[in-house]
Amino acid sequence: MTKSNILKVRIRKYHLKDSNFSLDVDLNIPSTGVTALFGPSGSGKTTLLRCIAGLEKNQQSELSLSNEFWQTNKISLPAHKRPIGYVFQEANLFPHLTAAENLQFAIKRADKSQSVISYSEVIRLMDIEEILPQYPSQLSGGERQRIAIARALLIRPKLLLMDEPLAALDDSLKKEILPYLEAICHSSKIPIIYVSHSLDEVIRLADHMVVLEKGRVVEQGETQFLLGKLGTFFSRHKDASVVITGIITEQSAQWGLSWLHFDNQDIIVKQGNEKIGDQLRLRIQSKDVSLSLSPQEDSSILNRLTVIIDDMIKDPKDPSMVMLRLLAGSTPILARVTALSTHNLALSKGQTVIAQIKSVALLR
Ligand SMILES: Nc1ncnc2c1ncn2[C@@H]1O[C@H](COP(=O)(O)OP(=O)(O)OP(=O)(O)O)[C@@H](O)[C@H]1O
Repeated sequence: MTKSNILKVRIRKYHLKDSNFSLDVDLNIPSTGVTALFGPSGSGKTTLLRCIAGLEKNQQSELSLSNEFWQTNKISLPAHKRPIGYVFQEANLFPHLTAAENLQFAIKRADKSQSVISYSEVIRLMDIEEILPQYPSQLSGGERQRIAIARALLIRPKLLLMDEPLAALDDSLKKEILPYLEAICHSSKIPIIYVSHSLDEVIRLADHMVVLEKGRVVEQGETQFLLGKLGTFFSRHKDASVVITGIITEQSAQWGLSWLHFDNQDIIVKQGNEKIGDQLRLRIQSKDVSLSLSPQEDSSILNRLTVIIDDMIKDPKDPSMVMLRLLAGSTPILARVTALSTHNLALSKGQTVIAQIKSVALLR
Protein backbone atom coordinates (compact mmCIF):
# COMPACT_ATOMS: atom_id res chain seq x y z
CA MET A 1 0.00 0.00 0.00
CA THR A 2 1.72 3.21 -1.12
CA LYS A 3 1.11 6.25 1.03
CA SER A 4 -0.72 8.15 -1.72
CA ASN A 5 -2.95 5.22 -2.56
CA ILE A 6 -5.11 5.09 0.54
CA LEU A 7 -8.19 6.56 2.14
CA LYS A 8 -6.91 8.61 5.05
CA VAL A 9 -9.43 9.24 7.79
CA ARG A 10 -8.29 11.38 10.68
CA ILE A 11 -11.08 12.46 12.99
CA ARG A 12 -10.08 14.23 16.18
CA LYS A 13 -12.43 14.17 19.18
CA TYR A 14 -15.60 14.68 17.20
CA HIS A 15 -18.44 15.14 19.70
CA LEU A 16 -21.81 14.13 18.36
CA LYS A 17 -24.44 16.80 19.02
CA ASP A 18 -26.81 16.08 21.95
CA SER A 19 -24.78 13.03 22.93
CA ASN A 20 -21.86 12.03 25.18
CA PHE A 21 -20.38 10.15 22.28
CA SER A 22 -17.09 11.20 20.71
CA LEU A 23 -15.24 9.75 17.75
CA ASP A 24 -11.44 9.81 17.62
CA VAL A 25 -9.90 7.75 14.84
CA ASP A 26 -6.82 7.75 12.70
CA LEU A 27 -7.14 5.25 9.89
CA ASN A 28 -5.35 4.43 6.67
CA ILE A 29 -7.79 2.33 4.70
CA PRO A 30 -6.49 0.46 1.62
CA SER A 31 -7.86 1.88 -1.61
CA THR A 32 -8.60 -1.59 -2.94
CA GLY A 33 -10.76 -4.36 -1.57
CA VAL A 34 -13.28 -4.44 1.24
CA THR A 35 -12.62 -3.04 4.69
CA ALA A 36 -15.11 -4.28 7.27
CA LEU A 37 -16.04 -1.95 10.10
CA PHE A 38 -16.94 -4.04 13.08
CA GLY A 39 -17.80 -3.25 16.68
CA PRO A 40 -20.53 -3.37 19.32
CA SER A 41 -23.72 -1.41 18.99
CA GLY A 42 -23.09 2.28 19.67
CA SER A 43 -19.34 2.05 18.97
CA GLY A 44 -19.59 4.71 16.25
CA LYS A 45 -19.61 2.80 12.97
CA THR A 46 -22.46 4.76 11.39
CA THR A 47 -21.09 8.05 12.74
CA LEU A 48 -17.73 7.28 11.11
CA LEU A 49 -19.41 6.55 7.76
CA ARG A 50 -21.43 9.75 8.08
CA CYS A 51 -18.24 11.75 8.73
CA ILE A 52 -16.62 10.22 5.63
CA ALA A 53 -19.73 10.96 3.57
CA GLY A 54 -19.74 14.59 4.74
CA LEU A 55 -23.03 14.24 6.62
CA GLU A 56 -21.43 15.27 9.92
CA LYS A 57 -19.69 18.63 9.94
CA ASN A 58 -16.32 18.46 11.61
CA GLN A 59 -13.62 21.04 11.00
CA GLN A 60 -10.98 19.06 12.84
CA SER A 61 -10.99 16.04 10.58
CA GLU A 62 -8.86 15.26 7.58
CA LEU A 63 -10.12 13.04 4.83
CA SER A 64 -8.44 12.20 1.57
CA LEU A 65 -8.57 9.45 -1.01
CA SER A 66 -5.43 8.98 -3.11
CA ASN A 67 -4.34 12.52 -2.23
CA GLU A 68 -7.69 14.06 -3.24
CA PHE A 69 -8.78 16.05 -0.16
CA TRP A 70 -12.44 16.06 0.87
CA GLN A 71 -11.97 17.55 4.30
CA THR A 72 -9.20 19.55 5.95
CA ASN A 73 -9.30 22.54 8.28
CA LYS A 74 -9.60 24.68 5.12
CA ILE A 75 -11.62 22.49 2.75
CA SER A 76 -15.01 20.89 3.32
CA LEU A 77 -16.41 19.26 0.20
CA PRO A 78 -20.21 19.07 0.62
CA ALA A 79 -21.74 15.60 0.83
CA HIS A 80 -23.29 15.73 -2.67
CA LYS A 81 -19.90 16.54 -4.23
CA ARG A 82 -18.06 13.64 -2.60
CA PRO A 83 -17.60 10.74 -5.05
CA ILE A 84 -19.21 8.25 -2.69
CA GLY A 85 -21.91 5.61 -3.14
CA TYR A 86 -23.90 4.79 0.00
CA VAL A 87 -25.97 1.64 0.61
CA PHE A 88 -28.09 1.58 3.77
CA GLN A 89 -30.08 -1.12 5.57
CA GLU A 90 -33.19 0.02 3.73
CA ALA A 91 -33.08 0.39 -0.03
CA ASN A 92 -34.63 3.93 0.03
CA LEU A 93 -35.70 3.82 -3.62
CA PHE A 94 -38.03 6.49 -5.04
CA PRO A 95 -41.42 4.73 -4.78
CA HIS A 96 -42.99 6.59 -7.75
CA LEU A 97 -40.18 5.57 -10.13
CA THR A 98 -39.56 2.13 -11.64
CA ALA A 99 -36.33 0.31 -10.83
CA ALA A 100 -34.93 1.43 -14.21
CA GLU A 101 -35.90 5.06 -13.54
CA ASN A 102 -34.29 4.89 -10.10
CA LEU A 103 -31.09 3.77 -11.83
CA GLN A 104 -31.38 6.52 -14.48
CA PHE A 105 -31.51 9.03 -11.66
CA ALA A 106 -28.14 7.73 -10.42
CA ILE A 107 -26.65 7.75 -13.92
CA LYS A 108 -27.47 11.47 -14.24
CA ARG A 109 -25.45 12.04 -11.03
CA ALA A 110 -22.56 9.87 -12.22
CA ASP A 111 -19.05 11.23 -12.33
CA LYS A 112 -18.44 10.88 -16.08
CA SER A 113 -14.68 11.07 -15.63
CA GLN A 114 -14.75 7.80 -13.68
CA SER A 115 -15.01 4.56 -15.62
CA VAL A 116 -15.11 2.04 -12.84
CA ILE A 117 -17.94 -0.20 -13.92
CA SER A 118 -20.30 -0.11 -16.92
CA TYR A 119 -24.11 -0.11 -16.85
CA SER A 120 -24.33 -3.54 -18.50
CA GLU A 121 -21.78 -4.95 -16.06
CA VAL A 122 -23.78 -3.64 -13.07
CA ILE A 123 -27.02 -5.10 -14.47
CA ARG A 124 -25.29 -8.42 -15.08
CA LEU A 125 -23.57 -8.58 -11.67
CA MET A 126 -26.78 -7.73 -9.80
CA ASP A 127 -28.90 -9.89 -12.14
CA ILE A 128 -31.67 -7.27 -12.33
CA GLU A 129 -32.47 -7.09 -16.08
CA GLU A 130 -35.92 -8.66 -15.62
CA ILE A 131 -37.03 -6.52 -12.69
CA LEU A 132 -36.07 -3.15 -14.20
CA PRO A 133 -39.66 -2.29 -15.31
CA GLN A 134 -41.10 -2.91 -11.82
CA TYR A 135 -41.90 -0.34 -9.14
CA PRO A 136 -40.22 -0.76 -5.71
CA SER A 137 -43.52 -1.90 -4.14
CA GLN A 138 -43.62 -4.79 -6.63
CA LEU A 139 -40.17 -6.04 -5.61
CA SER A 140 -39.04 -8.27 -2.76
CA GLY A 141 -36.75 -6.84 -0.06
CA GLY A 142 -33.77 -8.62 -1.60
CA GLU A 143 -34.58 -7.33 -5.12
CA ARG A 144 -34.96 -3.78 -3.82
CA GLN A 145 -31.58 -4.04 -2.12
CA ARG A 146 -29.97 -5.30 -5.36
CA ILE A 147 -31.36 -2.22 -7.14
CA ALA A 148 -30.03 -0.01 -4.32
CA ILE A 149 -26.56 -1.53 -4.69
CA ALA A 150 -26.72 -1.10 -8.49
CA ARG A 151 -27.76 2.53 -7.99
CA ALA A 152 -24.79 3.16 -5.67
CA LEU A 153 -22.42 1.67 -8.25
CA LEU A 154 -23.90 3.61 -11.18
CA ILE A 155 -23.01 6.99 -9.73
CA ARG A 156 -19.45 5.75 -10.46
CA PRO A 157 -18.17 6.38 -6.97
CA LYS A 158 -14.55 6.35 -5.91
CA LEU A 159 -15.63 4.86 -2.59
CA LEU A 160 -18.61 2.70 -1.65
CA LEU A 161 -19.98 2.83 1.91
CA MET A 162 -22.26 -0.02 2.94
CA ASP A 163 -24.01 0.28 6.31
CA GLU A 164 -25.38 -3.13 7.24
CA PRO A 165 -26.85 -3.67 3.76
CA LEU A 166 -28.26 -7.07 4.70
CA ALA A 167 -29.48 -6.31 8.22
CA ALA A 168 -33.10 -5.68 7.24
CA LEU A 169 -33.38 -8.95 5.30
CA ASP A 170 -34.34 -12.33 6.69
CA ASP A 171 -31.83 -15.18 6.63
CA SER A 172 -32.97 -16.66 3.32
CA LEU A 173 -32.78 -13.26 1.59
CA LYS A 174 -29.36 -12.65 3.11
CA LYS A 175 -28.18 -15.91 1.57
CA GLU A 176 -29.67 -14.81 -1.76
CA ILE A 177 -27.90 -11.42 -1.76
CA LEU A 178 -24.52 -12.41 -0.37
CA PRO A 179 -23.23 -13.90 -3.65
CA TYR A 180 -24.14 -10.61 -5.43
CA LEU A 181 -22.22 -8.65 -2.83
CA GLU A 182 -19.30 -11.03 -3.21
CA ALA A 183 -19.36 -10.46 -6.96
CA ILE A 184 -19.28 -6.68 -6.45
CA CYS A 185 -16.60 -6.83 -3.80
CA HIS A 186 -14.35 -8.99 -5.91
CA SER A 187 -14.86 -7.57 -9.36
CA SER A 188 -15.26 -3.83 -8.82
CA LYS A 189 -12.12 -1.78 -8.37
CA ILE A 190 -13.90 0.52 -5.92
CA PRO A 191 -12.77 0.40 -2.31
CA ILE A 192 -15.66 -0.57 -0.05
CA ILE A 193 -16.20 0.13 3.64
CA TYR A 194 -18.66 -2.43 4.90
CA VAL A 195 -20.38 -2.19 8.30
CA SER A 196 -21.82 -5.38 9.69
CA HIS A 197 -22.56 -7.19 12.94
CA SER A 198 -22.23 -10.54 11.18
CA LEU A 199 -18.85 -12.23 11.43
CA ASP A 200 -20.08 -14.60 8.76
CA GLU A 201 -20.57 -11.79 6.21
CA VAL A 202 -17.31 -10.10 7.13
CA ILE A 203 -15.32 -13.31 6.75
CA ARG A 204 -16.81 -13.89 3.31
CA LEU A 205 -16.36 -10.35 2.05
CA ALA A 206 -13.59 -8.45 3.81
CA ASP A 207 -9.90 -8.24 3.01
CA HIS A 208 -9.23 -5.88 5.92
CA MET A 209 -10.97 -5.22 9.20
CA VAL A 210 -11.26 -2.31 11.60
CA VAL A 211 -12.79 -2.78 15.04
CA LEU A 212 -14.26 0.22 16.83
CA GLU A 213 -15.08 0.41 20.52
CA LYS A 214 -16.50 3.56 22.13
CA GLY A 215 -15.47 5.66 19.13
CA ARG A 216 -11.85 4.44 19.14
CA VAL A 217 -10.04 1.95 16.88
CA VAL A 218 -9.03 -1.10 18.91
CA GLU A 219 -7.93 -3.45 16.09
CA GLN A 220 -7.10 -3.10 12.45
CA GLY A 221 -5.37 -5.28 9.90
CA GLU A 222 -5.76 -7.95 7.25
CA THR A 223 -8.70 -10.29 7.82
CA GLN A 224 -6.63 -13.46 7.79
CA PHE A 225 -4.11 -12.01 10.25
CA LEU A 226 -6.64 -10.52 12.68
CA LEU A 227 -8.83 -13.62 12.78
CA GLY A 228 -5.86 -15.73 13.84
CA LYS A 229 -4.90 -13.49 16.79
CA LEU A 230 -5.80 -14.23 20.41
CA GLY A 231 -7.30 -11.70 22.81
CA THR A 232 -9.11 -9.77 20.08
CA PHE A 233 -12.77 -8.95 19.59
CA PHE A 234 -12.86 -11.77 17.00
CA SER A 235 -11.22 -14.47 19.10
CA ARG A 236 -13.80 -13.75 21.85
CA HIS A 237 -16.68 -13.99 19.36
CA LYS A 238 -18.88 -17.07 19.66
CA ASP A 239 -18.14 -17.88 15.99
CA ALA A 240 -14.35 -17.26 16.24
CA SER A 241 -12.79 -18.70 13.10
CA VAL A 242 -9.74 -18.57 10.88
CA VAL A 243 -9.58 -18.35 7.10
CA ILE A 244 -7.11 -20.47 5.16
CA THR A 245 -6.21 -19.98 1.51
CA GLY A 246 -4.85 -22.92 -0.47
CA ILE A 247 -4.64 -24.61 -3.87
CA ILE A 248 -6.54 -27.73 -4.92
CA THR A 249 -3.86 -30.33 -5.69
CA GLU A 250 -5.79 -33.60 -5.81
CA GLN A 251 -9.34 -34.82 -6.32
CA SER A 252 -11.12 -38.12 -5.90
CA ALA A 253 -14.23 -38.67 -7.98
CA GLN A 254 -14.75 -41.98 -6.17
CA TRP A 255 -15.09 -40.29 -2.76
CA GLY A 256 -16.25 -36.86 -3.97
CA LEU A 257 -13.42 -35.07 -2.19
CA SER A 258 -10.74 -32.46 -2.99
CA TRP A 259 -7.38 -31.90 -1.31
CA LEU A 260 -6.55 -28.28 -0.52
CA HIS A 261 -2.83 -27.68 -0.05
CA PHE A 262 -1.48 -24.82 2.11
CA ASP A 263 1.73 -24.27 4.05
CA ASN A 264 2.94 -27.89 3.52
CA GLN A 265 -0.37 -29.22 4.85
CA ASP A 266 -3.51 -30.66 3.25
CA ILE A 267 -7.15 -30.23 4.17
CA ILE A 268 -9.76 -32.48 2.61
CA VAL A 269 -12.98 -30.78 1.50
CA LYS A 270 -16.18 -31.97 -0.12
CA GLN A 271 -15.80 -31.66 -3.89
CA GLY A 272 -17.73 -28.84 -5.56
CA ASN A 273 -17.11 -27.12 -8.91
CA GLU A 274 -13.44 -26.52 -8.18
CA LYS A 275 -10.67 -27.97 -10.34
CA ILE A 276 -7.08 -28.91 -9.67
CA GLY A 277 -4.99 -25.72 -9.55
CA ASP A 278 -7.87 -23.52 -8.28
CA GLN A 279 -7.21 -21.28 -5.30
CA LEU A 280 -9.87 -21.53 -2.61
CA ARG A 281 -10.51 -20.01 0.81
CA LEU A 282 -12.00 -21.95 3.62
CA ARG A 283 -13.19 -21.13 7.09
CA ILE A 284 -12.51 -23.22 10.16
CA GLN A 285 -14.50 -22.42 13.28
CA SER A 286 -12.67 -22.72 16.60
CA LYS A 287 -15.50 -24.82 18.02
CA ASP A 288 -14.93 -27.41 15.27
CA VAL A 289 -11.32 -28.05 16.26
CA SER A 290 -10.44 -30.62 18.93
CA LEU A 291 -7.00 -31.73 20.09
CA SER A 292 -5.29 -35.02 20.76
CA LEU A 293 -1.77 -35.90 21.78
CA SER A 294 -1.37 -38.64 19.15
CA PRO A 295 -2.93 -39.28 15.73
CA GLN A 296 -6.32 -40.95 16.21
CA GLU A 297 -6.17 -43.39 13.30
CA ASP A 298 -9.44 -44.99 14.40
CA SER A 299 -11.36 -41.70 14.18
CA SER A 300 -13.85 -40.84 11.40
CA ILE A 301 -12.42 -37.30 11.24
CA LEU A 302 -10.43 -36.96 8.01
CA ASN A 303 -8.64 -33.70 8.74
CA ARG A 304 -5.91 -34.21 11.32
CA LEU A 305 -3.06 -31.70 11.25
CA THR A 306 0.15 -31.73 13.22
CA VAL A 307 0.34 -28.32 14.87
CA ILE A 308 2.29 -26.45 17.54
CA ILE A 309 0.51 -24.67 20.39
CA ASP A 310 1.53 -21.03 19.98
CA ASP A 311 -0.59 -19.49 22.72
CA MET A 312 -3.59 -20.18 24.93
CA ILE A 313 -6.01 -17.87 26.80
CA LYS A 314 -8.91 -18.59 29.16
CA ASP A 315 -12.19 -17.18 27.91
CA PRO A 316 -12.73 -14.14 30.20
CA LYS A 317 -16.50 -14.57 29.95
CA ASP A 318 -16.48 -18.34 30.46
CA PRO A 319 -13.47 -19.61 32.43
CA SER A 320 -14.48 -23.21 31.73
CA MET A 321 -13.29 -22.68 28.13
CA VAL A 322 -9.83 -21.98 26.69
CA MET A 323 -8.94 -20.61 23.27
CA LEU A 324 -5.73 -21.96 21.77
CA ARG A 325 -3.77 -20.51 18.88
CA LEU A 326 -2.20 -23.36 16.93
CA LEU A 327 0.31 -23.08 14.11
CA ALA A 328 0.09 -25.40 11.12
CA GLY A 329 3.39 -24.37 9.54
CA SER A 330 3.00 -20.62 9.95
CA THR A 331 -0.78 -20.65 9.45
CA PRO A 332 -2.81 -19.98 12.61
CA ILE A 333 -5.80 -22.12 13.56
CA LEU A 334 -7.92 -21.43 16.66
CA ALA A 335 -9.31 -24.20 18.87
CA ARG A 336 -11.88 -23.67 21.62
CA VAL A 337 -11.72 -26.50 24.13
CA THR A 338 -12.63 -26.95 27.78
CA ALA A 339 -10.18 -25.86 30.47
CA LEU A 340 -10.55 -29.37 31.89
CA SER A 341 -9.24 -30.89 28.63
CA THR A 342 -6.21 -28.58 28.60
CA HIS A 343 -5.56 -29.70 32.21
CA ASN A 344 -6.10 -33.42 31.52
CA LEU A 345 -3.85 -33.35 28.45
CA ALA A 346 -1.35 -31.04 30.23
CA LEU A 347 -1.30 -28.77 27.19
CA SER A 348 1.34 -26.05 27.14
CA LYS A 349 2.85 -23.50 24.77
CA GLY A 350 5.36 -24.94 22.31
CA GLN A 351 3.88 -28.45 22.49
CA THR A 352 3.22 -30.42 19.28
CA VAL A 353 -0.32 -31.84 19.14
CA ILE A 354 -2.81 -33.11 16.59
CA ALA A 355 -5.66 -30.77 15.61
CA GLN A 356 -8.75 -32.69 14.51
CA ILE A 357 -10.98 -30.54 12.34
CA LYS A 358 -14.59 -31.70 12.36
CA SER A 359 -15.85 -29.45 9.60
CA VAL A 360 -14.65 -26.78 7.17
CA ALA A 361 -16.68 -24.35 5.08
CA LEU A 362 -15.56 -23.35 1.61
CA LEU A 363 -15.86 -19.62 1.06
CA ARG A 364 -15.07 -19.23 -2.66
N1 LIG B 1 -28.71 11.65 16.33
C1 LIG B 1 -28.12 11.29 17.48
N2 LIG B 1 -28.31 12.02 18.61
C2 LIG B 1 -27.71 11.68 19.76
N3 LIG B 1 -26.90 10.59 19.88
C3 LIG B 1 -26.67 9.85 18.81
C4 LIG B 1 -27.27 10.14 17.54
N4 LIG B 1 -26.85 9.21 16.63
C5 LIG B 1 -26.04 8.37 17.32
N5 LIG B 1 -25.93 8.75 18.60
C6 LIG B 1 -25.11 8.09 19.63
O1 LIG B 1 -23.77 8.00 19.12
C7 LIG B 1 -23.16 6.77 19.43
C8 LIG B 1 -22.64 6.10 18.18
O2 LIG B 1 -23.74 5.73 17.35
P1 LIG B 1 -23.56 4.98 15.98
O3 LIG B 1 -24.92 4.89 15.36
O4 LIG B 1 -22.50 5.65 15.19
O5 LIG B 1 -23.04 3.55 16.47
P2 LIG B 1 -23.00 2.18 15.64
O6 LIG B 1 -21.71 1.53 16.00
O7 LIG B 1 -23.26 2.43 14.20
O8 LIG B 1 -24.21 1.40 16.30
P3 LIG B 1 -25.15 0.22 15.70
O9 LIG B 1 -24.25 -0.97 15.51
O10 LIG B 1 -26.15 -0.01 16.80
O11 LIG B 1 -25.75 0.73 14.43
C9 LIG B 1 -24.20 5.97 20.19
O12 LIG B 1 -23.93 6.12 21.57
C10 LIG B 1 -25.52 6.65 19.85
O13 LIG B 1 -26.40 6.53 20.91
